[in-house]
Amino acid sequence: MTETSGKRQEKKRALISVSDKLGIAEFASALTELGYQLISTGGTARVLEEAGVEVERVEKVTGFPEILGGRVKTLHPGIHAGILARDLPEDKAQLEKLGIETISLVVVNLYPFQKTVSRSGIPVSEAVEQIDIGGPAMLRAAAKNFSRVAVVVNPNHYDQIIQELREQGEISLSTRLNLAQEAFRHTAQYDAAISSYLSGVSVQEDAVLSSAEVKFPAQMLLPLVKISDLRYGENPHQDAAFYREDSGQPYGVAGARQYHGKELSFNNILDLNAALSIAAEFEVPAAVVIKHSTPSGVSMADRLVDAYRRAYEADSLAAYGGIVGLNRTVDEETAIAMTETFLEAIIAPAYSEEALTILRSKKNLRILSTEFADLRAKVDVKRVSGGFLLQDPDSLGDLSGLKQNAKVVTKRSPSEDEWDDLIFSWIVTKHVSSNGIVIAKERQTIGIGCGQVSRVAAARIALAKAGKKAEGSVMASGRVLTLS
Ligand SMILES: NC(=O)c1ncn([C@@H]2O[C@H](COP(=O)(O)O)[C@@H](O)[C@H]2O)c1NC=O
Repeated sequence: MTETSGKRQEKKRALISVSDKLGIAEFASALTELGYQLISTGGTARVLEEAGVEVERVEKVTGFPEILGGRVKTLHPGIHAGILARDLPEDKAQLEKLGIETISLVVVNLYPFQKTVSRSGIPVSEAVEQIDIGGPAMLRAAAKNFSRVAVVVNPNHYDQIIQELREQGEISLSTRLNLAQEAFRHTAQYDAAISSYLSGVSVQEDAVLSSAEVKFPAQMLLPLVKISDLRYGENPHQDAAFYREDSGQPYGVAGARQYHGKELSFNNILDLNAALSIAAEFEVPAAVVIKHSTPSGVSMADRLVDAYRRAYEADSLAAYGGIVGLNRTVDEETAIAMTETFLEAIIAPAYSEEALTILRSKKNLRILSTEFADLRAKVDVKRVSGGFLLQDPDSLGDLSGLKQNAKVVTKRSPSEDEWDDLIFSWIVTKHVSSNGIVIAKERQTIGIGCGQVSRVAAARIALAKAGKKAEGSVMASGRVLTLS
């Protein structure tokens, strides 16, 4: 206890034990300026000491060294009673008798288990060592005692905590509650990831553990993190929210960065996902325009601007107000072309500075970028009543051998250009709801028919859209390719 202006005040003590050390020295230094005494585990204490921040080692509090290669560091009543003690006279009396001091701020982030197991081929023993035990115990203790203790699991909150302490002299109850909710979410997801990983581990040959990838484990948890609430769902009367997978690096549409434009709607996200999935299929510059989760046009070209123009022109009536996916960094020329009409959103791997400036001239246009790699590798999950269906992604495999292995049933064999168009249209068909028909010519779709209960009806729609251009084109449907 210390005396401040005649009033007895409890010493402010913070326990800091973090794996992700980014920003911790600055945060800890600001805490000491605000009067906190710091306690830290080995690695964290070293970083703080190197930065000139005064810190007490956890061993001094527990009277025990950190042992078993770090498996036991903070698992001690000297720490846990200090966190869990309530503001009750009997708790205070017990602590005083035992010489334990209270801790009012716990800053912990955990061993990077998810990141470790996302690397392929890591031994189970290595993964197991990345299961944090002491960290979650402290997070849960501090979160349980949020009426007195603040718990910080997310480094993004460091600035906010310092600001609140500077302005209000304390961390408010409502902030402590929010932080506790976040901490329990975090430990729940952390455990879900461990459980999911261990479901894929088996005992082989006299207890040798193997982490051979099990595609469909006996039990599966899907840890998700909320990105944001959405204004509404598919229809205005449906409430909705957007979540991302809590494993490794965010990717795909859920990992996209928005540079500009209006808030994303539920339907925008579905359309962006469709745009991204198609654009990511092609090795050469390609563009796609999506309306209602269906491509109105797709094109490949040597230059991105040509791919975009041809994807748009494939069905310019439908493309108005569309969502565009591109598989190359957007350059100035392509950006100019895209400002010539009304588009809802664009997704691409990146944008040049000039392109961004040009696109930003469209006030409401949503501009997004994301990582395109590895989109095809994930298991496909579909909800049904009372359960889920999981399957391999619909991969067409290595198309390079297609020409050699395909059985040509027409009298005439396709020319090189026709083969190119056949493969192109086949890839697009994969993304068109069945019965889907894609007619293509010179690396551009010219007629897409989809969502029909009969293939004939879909073909009629596609042919009507293609009109006179149909001559000399190719057609794909499901796993069938034809020449016309
Ligand atoms: N075993 C323990 O008592 C224990 N206490 C804290 N940790 C973790 O150790 C990490 C920090 O360790 P260091 O400060 O030594 O780098 C944190 O991620 C924290 O969650 C522990 N490690 C694993 O369980």
